Amino acid sequence: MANTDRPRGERFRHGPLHEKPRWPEPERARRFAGPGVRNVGNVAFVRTIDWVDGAIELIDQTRLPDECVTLRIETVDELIDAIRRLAVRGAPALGVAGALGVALAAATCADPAEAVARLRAARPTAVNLAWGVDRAAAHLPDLAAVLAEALRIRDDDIAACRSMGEYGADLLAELAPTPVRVMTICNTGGLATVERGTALGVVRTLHERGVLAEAIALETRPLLQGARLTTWELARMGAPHRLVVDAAGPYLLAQGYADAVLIGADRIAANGDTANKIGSYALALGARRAGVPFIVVAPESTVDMATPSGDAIAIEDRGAAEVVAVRGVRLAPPGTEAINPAFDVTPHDLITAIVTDRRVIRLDRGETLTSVPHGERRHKAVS
Ligand SMILES: CSC[C@H]1O[C@H](OP(=O)(O)O)[C@H](O)[C@@H]1O
Repeated sequence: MANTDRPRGERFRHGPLHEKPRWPEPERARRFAGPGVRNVGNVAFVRTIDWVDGAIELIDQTRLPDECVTLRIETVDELIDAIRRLAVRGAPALGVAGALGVALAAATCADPAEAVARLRAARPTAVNLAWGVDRAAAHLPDLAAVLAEALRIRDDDIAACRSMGEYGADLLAELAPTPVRVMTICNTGGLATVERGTALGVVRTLHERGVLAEAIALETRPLLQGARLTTWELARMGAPHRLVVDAAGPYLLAQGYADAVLIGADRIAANGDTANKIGSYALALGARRAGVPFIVVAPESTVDMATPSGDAIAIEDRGAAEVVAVRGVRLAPPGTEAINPAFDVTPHDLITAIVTDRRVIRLDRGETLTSVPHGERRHKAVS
């Protein structure tokens, strides 16, 4: 029985957390306009993106939370389209997508370099996309070597998320009460990576340790990654959570609703200034005023030492359409103009700590991205 034939309630049975994460068996994809679409069966832990039978398969995040379907991506142009419309999104996931996209270019393009250049520019703010593309493209034109590098990046992301979860949960045990209430913005879970996530991966680890009191998720206008994706992931974890409108975030911090703020990152400049989803800066101001830790969680691949400070980070403006309408329903009068920065920059002096997969940088203690060496593990090794 196809997933869509199941009664709605059956579609997303929340399987036990301990169930081994696996990529659902690829059914023969039914052909729609564009890449094949198929429904993911009931699996407890879905993998966001992978290389399957010579192509990329990824969850189409524009369809969540109503349907969990995958796209089979067989060309670079299909991947660029998926990235631009946020069918695949989230900095680490974009890094893996970029690297796998180079394998597609090597396998299907007469001029791989031209296709790779367009792929690299599909979204400008997250450094991970260019980083993943460059890592894989260094092996062109050798398809096998490109693919091997891309799969290494995929596997490294899985390990990195586990490590960040441990480091972040350990840091919160030091900085915040137990059990802990955390606030987060956008989506930084398994959907933004290959599996577990960055900031929401810390929330998953807290929940698995039994020390999560509540996660408060900001809806994250205009594309509602928080309302659609983060709540979907938290519900599947069985984690206690509530959803709030973005503007409520700083006020709820002032009212004592959260003990810490955890966010992801799209690009971390050399001085620690951090680009992340629009609304992060307001949360940082609210956290500072409320005296709660503001923690960035991101893999080392998001650190961009070539960018000296936040002023130099290109902020993607996604145009008026996403602001004046929601899912095709117009909100504002026809012809209304809008400003739609998809990200903002939080200055390093508002950030308590940056947690990566290999270190914890305590900016609140004057540490910097250069003063804490890479590879220094202050915590137990994470398998
Ligand atoms: C761990 S993902 C990092 C980052 O990516 C998201 O942006 P988008 O949904 O536009 O790809 C958001 O800024 C997350 O915090």
